[in-house]
Amino acid sequence: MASISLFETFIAIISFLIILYSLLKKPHKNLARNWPVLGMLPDLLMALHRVYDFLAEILEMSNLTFQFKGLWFAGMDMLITVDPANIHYILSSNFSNYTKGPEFKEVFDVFKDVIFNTDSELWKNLRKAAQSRLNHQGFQRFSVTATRSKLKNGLVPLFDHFAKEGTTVNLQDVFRRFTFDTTMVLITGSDPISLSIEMPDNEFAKAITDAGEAIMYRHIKPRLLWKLQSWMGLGLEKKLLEADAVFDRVCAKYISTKREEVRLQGISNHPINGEGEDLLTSYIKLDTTKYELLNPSKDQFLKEVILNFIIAGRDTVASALTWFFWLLSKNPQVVAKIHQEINTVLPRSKYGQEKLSFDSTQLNKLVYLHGALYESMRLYPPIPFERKSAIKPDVLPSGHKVDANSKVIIVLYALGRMRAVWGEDALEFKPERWVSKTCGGSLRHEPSFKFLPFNAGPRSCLGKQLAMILMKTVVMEILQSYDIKAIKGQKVESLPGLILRMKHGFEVTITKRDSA
Ligand code: HEM
Repeated sequence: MASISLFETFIAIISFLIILYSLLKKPHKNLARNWPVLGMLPDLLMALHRVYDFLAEILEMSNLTFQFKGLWFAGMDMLITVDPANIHYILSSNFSNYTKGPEFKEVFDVFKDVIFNTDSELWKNLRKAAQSRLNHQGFQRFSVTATRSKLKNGLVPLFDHFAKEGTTVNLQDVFRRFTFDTTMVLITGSDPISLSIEMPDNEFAKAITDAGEAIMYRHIKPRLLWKLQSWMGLGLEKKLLEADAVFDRVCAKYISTKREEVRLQGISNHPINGEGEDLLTSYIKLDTTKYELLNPSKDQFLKEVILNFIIAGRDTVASALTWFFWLLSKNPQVVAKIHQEINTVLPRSKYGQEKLSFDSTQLNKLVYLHGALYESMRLYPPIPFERKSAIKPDVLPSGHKVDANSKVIIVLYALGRMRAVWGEDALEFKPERWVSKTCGGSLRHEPSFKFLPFNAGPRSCLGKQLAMILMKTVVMEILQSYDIKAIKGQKVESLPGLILRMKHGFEVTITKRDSA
């Protein structure tokens, strides 16, 4: 008994000394403190409400790479980097060593085998199939038609209504509904009409948001804890289980309707909607000799197709548009320059009053607008971080060691804010940064390992062109017809999540422009 208490006293003294040492050893300014047992978790949790800015500060002070220590024995350690040389190495030159990994798949298990979750041959099959569909000219025309139609029949009447009533509107909510509807049209051929004056609830849209929130917290919770919560059906894990049930039910309905439609039409090459096939139709008709690992006869595969494209297309574009309009509201000189460019490059006298009819070649002439959208995504990338897992031990170009099966996190949000990467004015919103002075005002190229919002290397975004065209079309329509004013005094801050969203939304008033 006496020996046990002696041992306990010894442990208590050692623990006390370690804690005292940690408290007295001042951390280097903002760097996270490494506590015994708890690692840097307390500092991370304290800063959770501003986690991406916190990481940016740490990375700026750590020469762009930082070793995060989590709870002991909980597998939470990770190397965090924004060093472009490391990023190039991880995403491209040593691509085969850095996979999504089994742990990533486990964290995102609700989405099963979507392209974002998979590696090796299955990923190659999924990417090849997605690439051929998204690059198809018929599909691209279909995307432009769907966007214009939603603008004309959804967004414009809604903005006219708010302008007439003089009421405030949450622009983030509007854009999420807009992109949800257009993406669902592209996937299924039918419009859920979530964008309307009534702003109706949509259980599928809500389930996707709930699932994203729960998955975000799985990244920072010890694995054992979220597993236990999932098993007991508690907290966010309960929401995730409910979201999964909604995915099953809603997708099953879309799939059976579409299979019936395709059956009635006969397996022909005639597009169902005249303009181009929706994705579900084209995946049902997939030539399986080209994609041996994909099985369109299985409903589970088609469910993954629906989830894959709704995750890819909805929140990314909505997030980019929301932060862009917020930055515009703070930079009226940029709005004036965009107007000037539109009036010079695409004057109404030349192209008539039909504002929605510009094609991608004409839109490509809007270099300043393109630069402004890039600049906004540099500071507010819709996907704020990426996670990779090393297969074999490795050493990064920065000299940092990476153990086998360890996690590497690339913080896109922080990368765009590093003075060492973007210069002393890194935090300023300057679309001019993207306009080349030497090449007659054309768009300036920046390597994708420095400008990463659309990822880089073999896993780069397949929807980049589509997204840029969509965003330019929406921005042009709004800026030409309306003045958007941010409500003064509102708190704009980001919400920790897989997608960079505004915590309280973005409240604005809308007025119709005289010339519209
Ligand atoms: C502003 C809009 C968008 C942004 C910022 C964006 C960004 C990204 C990023 C960062 C990735 C890599 C994700 C990862 O591996 O963890 C990615 C992948 C992907 N994106 Fe996008 N995306 C956008 C819009 C779209 C759209 C509209 C589509 C298609 C409808 C799309 C389709 C894809 C696909 C299929 C991949 C998977 C590529 C692969 O793993 O091989 N994206 N995107």
